[in-house]
Amino acid sequence: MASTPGTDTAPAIELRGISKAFGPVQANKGIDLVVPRGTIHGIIGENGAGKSTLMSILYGFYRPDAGEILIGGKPTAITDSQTAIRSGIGMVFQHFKLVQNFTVLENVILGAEDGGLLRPSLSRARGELKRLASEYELQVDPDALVEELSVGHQQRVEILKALYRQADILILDEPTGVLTPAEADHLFRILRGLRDEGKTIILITHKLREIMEITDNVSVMRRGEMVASVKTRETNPTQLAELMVGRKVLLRVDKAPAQPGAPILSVRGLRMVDTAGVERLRGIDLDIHAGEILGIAGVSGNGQTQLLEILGGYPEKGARLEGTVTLNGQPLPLTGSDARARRQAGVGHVPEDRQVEGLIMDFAAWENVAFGYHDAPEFQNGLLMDNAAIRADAAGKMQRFDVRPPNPELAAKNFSGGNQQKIVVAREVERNPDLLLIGQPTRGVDIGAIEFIHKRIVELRDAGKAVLLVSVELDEITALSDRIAVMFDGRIMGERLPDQATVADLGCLMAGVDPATTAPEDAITPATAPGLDEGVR
Ligand SMILES: Nc1ncnc2c1ncn2[C@@H]1O[C@H](COP(=O)(O)OP(=O)(O)OP(=O)(O)O)[C@@H](O)[C@H]1O
Repeated sequence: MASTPGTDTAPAIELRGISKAFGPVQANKGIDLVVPRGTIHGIIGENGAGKSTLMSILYGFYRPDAGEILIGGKPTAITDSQTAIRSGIGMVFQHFKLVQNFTVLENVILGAEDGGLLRPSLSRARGELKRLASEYELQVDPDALVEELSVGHQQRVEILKALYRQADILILDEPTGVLTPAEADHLFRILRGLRDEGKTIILITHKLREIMEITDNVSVMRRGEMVASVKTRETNPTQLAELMVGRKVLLRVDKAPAQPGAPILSVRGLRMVDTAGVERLRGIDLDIHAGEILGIAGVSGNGQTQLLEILGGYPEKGARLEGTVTLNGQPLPLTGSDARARRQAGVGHVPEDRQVEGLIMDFAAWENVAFGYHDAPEFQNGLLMDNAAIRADAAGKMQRFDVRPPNPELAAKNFSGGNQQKIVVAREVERNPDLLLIGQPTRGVDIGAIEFIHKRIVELRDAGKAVLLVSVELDEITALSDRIAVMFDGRIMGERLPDQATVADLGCLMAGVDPATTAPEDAITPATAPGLDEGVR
């Protein structure tokens, strides 16, 4: 074992009075936390509550301003991540830290020798990796390049990397945000297995369902403080939501039946072949009417990203496109990068990956709130940009969306993940676009903010706008959509009304099987459907 516990009964982790400030922001205020050995411990809290900061302190990324860390009962100064690794701590980040053009094996052994372990021979390392992969059901090809793996398999590599370094304590920061339901189930099986053999798991998540399903204990953070630590079986989602947000939260979407009007978006025969020659879209037909939300469910990597990018006006450069798209009866050009023209035509777009396409991370929040809308008349002052107007506009949007801290001068990278998401959603929704394209709208967003974002999407619909929602969260799709289309392998596999759609039915469509046209003996259940677990980007 990498760690040297003080005693077997000592908690795996004990934090005493941990504080950390970033300038004026007090991210952690005198945090106490006890995590018993061999348990799964959930940490929840609103966006910006200080969860990632606390875990980054535990992993040696930040030094606390005050406080003490005990690992296995032993006071431990975690000065850097190598010390954390030597103390038996492993971390799986929200945004993986893998080298994309290295193989799985190379990634797993990369840096392990710096952790005080002997540099292993490649064949020994390969043997060890295979043993870990089969022991923990984390099968992945050691020689595959990481960039060729699905997100779920990349996460397996991260976990294997921690286990290879003999981690006793595993911290996972929102591990299911990028996973399909089947992948999330598989991950939970693995985490339970690890716990049952004595490892300690800390799970940061915004999903109360996951907290209730898998954790033994849960701690709640609010505005830098630890406000409660309870046994999971003695609490419930409503109580946790209130502890987190400090008020009652509606855990379901409140909306009246849709009153669809004329079509706003019509897509016919849309095909796309990417520059590698892969056919990503194989003839998409869809209509979205005024006053309607069309939800697209599907495993990531089945063409949803390409569909959003084409409709948003920035298809992959060099891709071959066919078909027609009309917005309010006017044909839209398919080729060429014209995201700005698309916005002027009334299309708002929240891309799936906020950090890559939604924001310029080094730019201030106010610049990001105007991103793509710089030529709006209210931002002009003669020939110059009216920066004061842009700043004031950003401050209003940030306040209405409760972005924390509501400081337009802060660079996008210095906001927590959920607050970054709120910045992108505020920018697009507040323009009242005729068509809102919105990909993974609440990824990494806390429940208070989910309630708010969902409400704004429904308000947009009720104002007679059309919404195309892409999400891997089936709960989100069924709660928000007026119609659900399921994408598989570049096609629309089927369409359902939300009150008629069951998870099993949608799961089959997501795996490329239409239960309506499949004989019962051939039917595939979501649990066994290969496409659900094997999605390759
Ligand atoms: N490097 C940094 N520089 C300045 N401020 C920071 C930095 N890192 C975090 N903060 C601030 O500290 C506070 C806590 O952020 P943290 O990322 O820990 O929150 P979180 O609970 O993990 O949120 P989320 O659920 O959105 O990921 C936030 O107000 C954030 O803006």
